[in-house]
Amino acid sequence: MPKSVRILWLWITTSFRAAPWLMTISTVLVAARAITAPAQTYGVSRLVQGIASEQSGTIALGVAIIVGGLAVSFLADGLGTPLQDTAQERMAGRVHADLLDVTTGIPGLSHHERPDVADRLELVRERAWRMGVGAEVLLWAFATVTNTVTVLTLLGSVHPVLLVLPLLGGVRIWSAYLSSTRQQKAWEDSMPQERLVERLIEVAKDPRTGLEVRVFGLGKVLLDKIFALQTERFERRVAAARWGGKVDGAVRLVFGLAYAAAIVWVVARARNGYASAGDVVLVLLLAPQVDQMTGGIAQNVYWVGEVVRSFSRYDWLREYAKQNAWRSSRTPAPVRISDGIELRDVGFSYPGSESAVLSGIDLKVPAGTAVALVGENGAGKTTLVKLLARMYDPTSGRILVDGEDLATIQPDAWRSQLSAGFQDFVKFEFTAREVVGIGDLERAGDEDAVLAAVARGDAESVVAGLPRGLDSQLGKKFTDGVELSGGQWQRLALARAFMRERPLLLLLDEPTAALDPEAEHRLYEQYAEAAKIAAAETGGITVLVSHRFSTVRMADLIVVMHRGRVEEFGTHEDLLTAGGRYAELFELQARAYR
Ligand SMILES: Nc1ncnc2c1ncn2[C@@H]1O[C@H](COP(=O)(O)OP(=O)(O)OP(=O)(O)O)[C@@H](O)[C@H]1O
Repeated sequence: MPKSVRILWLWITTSFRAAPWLMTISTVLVAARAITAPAQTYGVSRLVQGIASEQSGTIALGVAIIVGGLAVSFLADGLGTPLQDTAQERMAGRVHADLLDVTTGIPGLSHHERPDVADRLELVRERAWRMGVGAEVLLWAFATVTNTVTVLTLLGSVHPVLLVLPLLGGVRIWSAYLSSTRQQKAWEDSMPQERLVERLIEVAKDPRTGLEVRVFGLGKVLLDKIFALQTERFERRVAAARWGGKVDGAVRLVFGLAYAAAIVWVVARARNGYASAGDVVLVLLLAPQVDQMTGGIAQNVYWVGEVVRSFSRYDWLREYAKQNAWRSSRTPAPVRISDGIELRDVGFSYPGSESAVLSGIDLKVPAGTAVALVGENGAGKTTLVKLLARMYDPTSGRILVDGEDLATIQPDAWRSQLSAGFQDFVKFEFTAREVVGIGDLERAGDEDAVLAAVARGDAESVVAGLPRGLDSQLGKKFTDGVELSGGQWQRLALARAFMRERPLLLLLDEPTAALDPEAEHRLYEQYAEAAKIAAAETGGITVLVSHRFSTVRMADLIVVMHRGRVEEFGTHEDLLTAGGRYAELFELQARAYR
């Protein structure tokens, strides 16, 4: 299907899917309403013609058309507006639901990382409401087409030369279109600045950044930068609007002069007996209608353009989602791991970046083991964790789960077998019960399961301190919401990670960084016992990232990463004996604690 047809089809089907009956009735009503005005004009011309030529039949026809038109317009106006408003609301809801459906359906994270994709995504979201007005604009467009055809037929019936007038109106519409696309381009060109301004405003006003903003005196710097960016953005847009104003003014002037000439011409023809009195009345009365019609189209062409552009972006997003849906990954996820997870010559660069973050990683993690990843900041530990959760596919090499390439395993099914806790966990501002429970949606309502996870995450004291226990609303945004400390939030996030009792892969990426070393040590000791029992049943693997060697040493295997490569691999004892980087770092940290 050609792209333009696909977009038009998407627009029409989305509108009718949003409100099938309302849209059907509204379409009939707007069509009837669109014919009314020109039809009544025709009725008046028949009436005048009938009076002039003393034909009672023509007079009766004229009166009947005028009265019929009045009845239709009363009905259509009375019913149309509330119906269209409701259709409009439904459409706005539909569009937002569809957008969410498409974006959350993309299994990977690449679309967040590539600036070009992120810009377009932002534009789709920001302009989504313009798709939302699509139902109204669609009805309006349909009404305009019906109206135009009726007016053209009437003008053509007087003399085909008069069809030049709507043609000139077409030039006016064209100039409006040019001006709107120019304004649109100015808008899109300034999108990166707009995103930057939004981020800077967020940084300036967010209470979480407020502390550092004040300590480093960043307020003025931020404001200056925001102001400079906004001025630049504003100037671009004003220049585009000015250009449109000039072109539109000139075209309107030409159109007005042409219409005046047409009226003079028809009157002259009537005086010479080539046109009837009814014809003169028709042209005279149609003049404001043609002007209104083309003016209306010129004004609304912007909206048609906006809706088409928004649907075209939405179409792009749907195509992007389709191409990135990993549809070829159809293998069901395993229910247990019997051999292990193996990385073969894995290399990775973030989307849109050339530099390799991971390279040549060869690693075998046997089923049922707990493996710790250590290494300096930026060594690639989190990246490796993200690849295991299949947020991205490796750029080169393969990750095998019991010999099955992870890239062929159905992504949602794989993730349903994972659990994870991160250092930069999300502070979901829900009730405490939900904050923990969503770690395993199927059991989120199971009180015992939530309490057990709370105990595993060592978060009992956090829940005990809440005014309404598990049912307490968390987060400052709510009037009765309780704000927690970083460590308390982290314990709940950890409890969430422990909701799934037997994950095949538990990813713990510094989820205890906000806890003190002893609390972290105690927690892992407690966890290790339970994990061993679960691992024996399912072969589940725990991957743990930590900078604390007291925790790391509890792991069955330790992977030392350095600049995106695996430098050492073995048990704590092996690595100490080897006397390499691990032994050195361990000694350094141990000395600091002595
Ligand atoms: N989204 C991203 N886009 C581009 N580069 C990234 C992205 N995330 C991380 N990187 C880069 O990848 C490298 C490895 O980062 P990663 O977060 O995996 O390191 P890490 O070992 O977990 O570090 P830390 O101990 O500080 O958490 C870093 O050089 C970082 O700059």
